[in-house]
Amino acid sequence: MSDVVLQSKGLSKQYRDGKRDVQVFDDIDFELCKGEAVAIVGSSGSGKTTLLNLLAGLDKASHGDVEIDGISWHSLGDSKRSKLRNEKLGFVYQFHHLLPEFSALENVMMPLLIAGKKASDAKGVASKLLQDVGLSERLSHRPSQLSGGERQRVAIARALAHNPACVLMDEPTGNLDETTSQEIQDLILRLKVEKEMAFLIVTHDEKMLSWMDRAYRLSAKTLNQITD
Ligand SMILES: Nc1ncnc2c1ncn2[C@@H]1O[C@H](COP(=O)(O)OP(=O)(O)OP(=O)(O)O)[C@@H](O)[C@H]1O
Repeated sequence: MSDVVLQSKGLSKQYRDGKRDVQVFDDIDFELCKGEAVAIVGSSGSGKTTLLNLLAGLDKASHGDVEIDGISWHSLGDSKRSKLRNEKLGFVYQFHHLLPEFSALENVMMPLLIAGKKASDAKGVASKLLQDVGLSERLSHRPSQLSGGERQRVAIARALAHNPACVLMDEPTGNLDETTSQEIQDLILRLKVEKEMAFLIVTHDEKMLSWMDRAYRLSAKTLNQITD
């Protein structure tokens, strides 16, 4: 099997704005392989969120296609898309969408229970991940009882719980202090090496950019590799 977990071919997106079409980006070819951590940077409005949504199959391209483990989003109906997304991808957004009525532990267990795991196993995996992100003392807290940074860490643990092949992250360390940010980066590095998880991370965090395998800048409607 190929090592490519995510691939875009000729990916283009335009939005209709009144009577005119606004091109966000055009003809993006991109590959992410097992065990790689790749960064995307770009100024506000350059299209980073739009690109992540297309790669995740949450929005439709105007042209081109995206494949996850060799399977094209185009080729699937809605339910198979959800299944592929739930199995293969993990997401960390700036707005973490935790379930307010559930504890940190339950939020992280949720994707595992949905995937059919036994509650005792799900609890073990979720507790371990919450410990990895420094929240072993906060398992029973609800999101409203956690700080912004703690909620972000719960969202990161939740995204990793089902052992996805590829994790898409939008500014994962954006509202974390330096120590916690370092813990998250250490966790990403460990998962990248030990489990060959692939990470595509929108970030402007210089420290994170320094150790990532490659970085791209989205600007002038194209994606260009940044060489140092
Ligand atoms: N649903 C939409 N309809 C029309 N235009 C849109 C829509 N969504 C995004 N856009 C436009 O597409 C461009 C890219 O937006 P996007 O949110 O992807 O940028 P971004 O790089 O993630 O920005 P930021 O860093 O500020 O979050 C922007 O000019 C935005 O106004």
